[in-house]
Amino acid sequence: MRKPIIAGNWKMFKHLSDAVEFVEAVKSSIPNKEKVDSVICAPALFLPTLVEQAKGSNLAIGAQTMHFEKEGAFTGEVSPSQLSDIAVSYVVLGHSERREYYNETDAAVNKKTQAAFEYNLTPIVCVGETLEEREAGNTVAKVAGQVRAALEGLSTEQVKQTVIAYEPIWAIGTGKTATAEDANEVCGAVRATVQEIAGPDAAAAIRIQYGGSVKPENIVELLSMEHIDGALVGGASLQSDSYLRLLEAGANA
Ligand SMILES: O=C[C@H](O)COP(=O)(O)O
Repeated sequence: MRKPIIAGNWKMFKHLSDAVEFVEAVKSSIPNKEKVDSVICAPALFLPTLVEQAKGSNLAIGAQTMHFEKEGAFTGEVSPSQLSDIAVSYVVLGHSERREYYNETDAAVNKKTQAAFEYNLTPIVCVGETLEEREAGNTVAKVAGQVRAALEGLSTEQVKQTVIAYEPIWAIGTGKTATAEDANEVCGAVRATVQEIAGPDAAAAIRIQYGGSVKPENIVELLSMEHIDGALVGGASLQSDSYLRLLEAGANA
C-alpha cells in the first residue's frame, strides 16, 4: 500500500508571524510519519525559519517552485542547491499558476524535476487540464503528455519517488471539485502512463495526489479511491484546524 501524502500549498498567503504561529499550533499534533507524509509548502521567505521550527516533528517543509540551475545570474530565483542547503525536503513543480503566469514549460518542469533529485528534494509535479480541454475530451491526452514530459530521463527509482499532483485547473480555488470518480479516472490514467514509461513497479509505487478545492468535508471520499494517494491543498491548508483534519483523513485512509 502507498503511504498517503497531504501537502498544503500556501501560495502567496500569510506573513512570517502567521506562519510561525501555524507551525507552533500544529507541530505536536502531526500524525505519525509512518501513516502519512505531512507537508507544508510555504513562500520561500519563510523556509529557513519553518524548517528550523519543524525540526524533530513529523512536519516536512517544502518550497513552491525553484530554478533548475545550481546557481547563476537569475535575479529573484531560488536554486535547488539553496533549498537543499537549508534542509527543505519537497518542492512543488509545474503548478498550473506557474505554467500560466510565469511561462513554466514542460521542458523546464523536466529540468527542475531532474534537478530536484540531484539535490535530494522530493518533487511534487503538477499536471492538469483546463475546462476547455476537459470539455473537448482532451483531459487524458493533456495530462499524460505533461507526465511523460516531466519524467523524461529519470531512473525507475526516481520515478517511484516522484509525487504527481493531478489538479484540474477549473477546480483550483473555485469551490468546484472533480467528482471522486472523475478524479480517480484521471489519476488512473496518470498511473497507466507511468507504467508505459517506467514499468509496473514504478506505476505501483508512485504516489498521485488530487488537488482542487480539497477540504476536510471531501477528502475522505477522494482518498478512498484506488488511484488517489493524497492531496495538494491550497485554501483549506491555511487554517491549522482544517489542515490537521486533512492530515487525520490521510492517516486513516
Ligand atoms: O496547490 C493547490 C491547488 O492549487 C489547489 O488549491 P485550492 O485547494 O485552493 O483549490
